[in-house]
Amino acid sequence: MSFDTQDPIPVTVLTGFLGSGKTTLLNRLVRQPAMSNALVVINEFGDIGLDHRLVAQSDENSVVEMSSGCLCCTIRGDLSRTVQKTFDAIERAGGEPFSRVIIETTGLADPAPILHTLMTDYWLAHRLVLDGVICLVDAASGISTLNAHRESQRQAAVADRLLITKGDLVDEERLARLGEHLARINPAAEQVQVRHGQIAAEQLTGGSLSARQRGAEQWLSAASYAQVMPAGGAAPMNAGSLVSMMAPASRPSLTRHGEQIRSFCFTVEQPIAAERLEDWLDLLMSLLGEKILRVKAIVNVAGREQPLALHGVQHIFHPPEPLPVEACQDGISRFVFITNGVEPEAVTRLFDYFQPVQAT
Ligand SMILES: Nc1nc2c(ncn2[C@@H]2O[C@H](COP(=O)(O)OP(=O)(O)OP(=O)(O)O)[C@@H](O)[C@H]2O)c(=O)[nH]1
Repeated sequence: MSFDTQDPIPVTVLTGFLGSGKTTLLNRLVRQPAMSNALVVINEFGDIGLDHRLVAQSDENSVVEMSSGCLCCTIRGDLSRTVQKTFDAIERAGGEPFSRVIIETTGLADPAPILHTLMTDYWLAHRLVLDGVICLVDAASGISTLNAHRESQRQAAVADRLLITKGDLVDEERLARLGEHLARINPAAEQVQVRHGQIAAEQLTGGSLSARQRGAEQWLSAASYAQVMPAGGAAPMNAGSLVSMMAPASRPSLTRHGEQIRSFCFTVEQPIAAERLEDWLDLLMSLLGEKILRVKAIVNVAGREQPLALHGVQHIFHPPEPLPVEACQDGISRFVFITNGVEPEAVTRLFDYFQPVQAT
């Protein structure tokens, strides 16, 4: 394919720590006319990606998911292949060419290597031009997240625009403190408040970043040597006793992001009783608290026609959102956990602890 003669297509990198509101924002964004020809690439952390199911899509080809690893570490080359493949597919099908690309990173991604890939991969560098890095920061947990997680600082540091989400959950004073904190990390970035993902597409695009690209690249080269900082881990558990307590259907698959961050998911085939779900999540959060970074799930709750989407960020759970029936057509509940120093068995063992009593 000859691409030298084509105008480069703007690409926006959408980043922000776990649960900061990226999917919520994307969902609103893709419905706007300005985004009708946008390709959205969603990189999810975990073997069962859920975000792409939660993002509305007008066309099968306009939202692609990359969940085999994290873009910033294991699957950088895949970004180029995925975007190329999708561009080619739309061309072959005679569809309207993409006019914009949006890449949603995982919540734990260091955006620097992703920017580096966009700038150095032959195909990507010719076909795409970086339009901007947008970083979402959760007003409720922003300062503590920035202090605790190096990735979060990196995300804010390279952003061209900082979108402060969930301002409705905090008072003015807290918002102002977050604003000052962010300004110390990235004084150049414009700060914009966004409630429930409501923002005009035009506010996220069209930023002329030529002056800032240089700064980001310099920052990138330093960051590419940095490692995810190990945090204090949970005590290792006795694998033998744990395995025996886990039903095969809920055996987790495990991926790692650094030494202590673990992402895993498990599926539950039977509908889950609401009380069981509540008891399990309550106990989990009270026992493991801050070490549970993120819980996302699409749950088939017994007796409910509509599946529920659950979002937990650290120890805070947002109210469950009813989803259309199609979101869980096979009736299987899917949970994704991202934890810091918590073994997956600790989570699944608790789930099994609340097993319904079997008739003997
Ligand atoms: N109160 C409030 N809740 C919000 C706002 N924006 C997003 N949320 C909620 O925050 C939760 C997490 O939002 P997501 O959009 O899933 O966050 P994310 O950044 O995609 O999360 P990851 O995929 O884990 O990185 C959901 O329950 C949203 O409904 C907001 O402005 N105010």
